[in-house]
Amino acid sequence: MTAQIIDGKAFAAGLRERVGTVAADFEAKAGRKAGLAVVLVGEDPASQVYVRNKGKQTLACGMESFEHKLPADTSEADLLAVVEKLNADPAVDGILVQLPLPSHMNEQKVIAAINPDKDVDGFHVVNVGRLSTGLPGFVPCTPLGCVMLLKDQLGSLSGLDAVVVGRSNIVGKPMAQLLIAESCTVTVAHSRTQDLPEVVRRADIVVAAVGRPEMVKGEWIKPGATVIDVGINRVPGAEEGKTRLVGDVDFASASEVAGAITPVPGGVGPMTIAVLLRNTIVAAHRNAGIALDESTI
Ligand SMILES: Nc1nc2c(c(=O)[nH]1)N[C@@H](CN(C=O)c1ccc(C(=O)N[C@@H](CCC(=O)O)C(=O)O)cc1)CN2
Repeated sequence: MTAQIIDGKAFAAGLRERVGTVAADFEAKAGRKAGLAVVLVGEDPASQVYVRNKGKQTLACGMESFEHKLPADTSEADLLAVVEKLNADPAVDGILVQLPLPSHMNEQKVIAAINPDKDVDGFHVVNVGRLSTGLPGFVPCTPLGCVMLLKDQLGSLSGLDAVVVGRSNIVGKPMAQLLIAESCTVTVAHSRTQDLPEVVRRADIVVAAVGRPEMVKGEWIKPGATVIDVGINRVPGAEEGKTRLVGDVDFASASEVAGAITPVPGGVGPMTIAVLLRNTIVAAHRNAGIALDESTI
């Protein structure tokens, strides 16, 4: 079997187009543009790229982008003061603090300072609680993007066996919550799971978010299963001094067995920013008290 390739890049482009249409409608109704503030502390090269892309794509969707770039030695108190200012700013609908933060900062404390109703990353404990109890809130962008791709591929996910490999707060845990909400039977596997290949082999849906290059092998995959690869790992390339991106799934072997699979790059990655823009326009409507059928974007 050769798997169908799930084109996250194309799906993300369609989602951004829908966000752009809704953003124009919001501007006409509210008399202002929706606004997203992104805070970057330090000079991590990958984070700089992600933040630049967030700014560009926010503007391209017809929303305001507010970038706050702070030096790596910024104190936690100064970062918290920036977050407080953004919480109070009526032009800012969504706030995102780019992770990882420098090691002298407490990420949980910084996330806890963001107004949950502007927390378009969905990382605040209030939004974590809302997700796990089925209340409306904000859902982390990468897992929500994975569910969008899965539903587009499979239609209803109800009754399917899903295995999430990885239990991070940003991907693994919210992914499991979203799959439970879709009525999947969910197993969360991790570094201590016994006989991981056998656990993965039971799954109709495999979500790999473990941060280990090409760990999930083709022999682990049930024939016809749908494989979502969240990993983004830079490894040495064929040419000396060059690197290439690989996922947490061994694409060559898994694509021989799976029914459908996301590539890296071009699979889940582009969905992260597209869903961030979707969450921002949703936040803008909620904060301005303007009705929106959120299921349409
Ligand atoms: N506050 C947050 N910090 C971080 C998040 C997040 O959702 N919120 N996620 C990641 C980084 N990230 C966005 O911030 C992100 C990661 C990957 C991509 C992406 O488009 N990847 C491409 C490949 C890009 C490349 O060439 O390096 C792909 O997979 O095709 C976008 C955004 C950590 N921090």
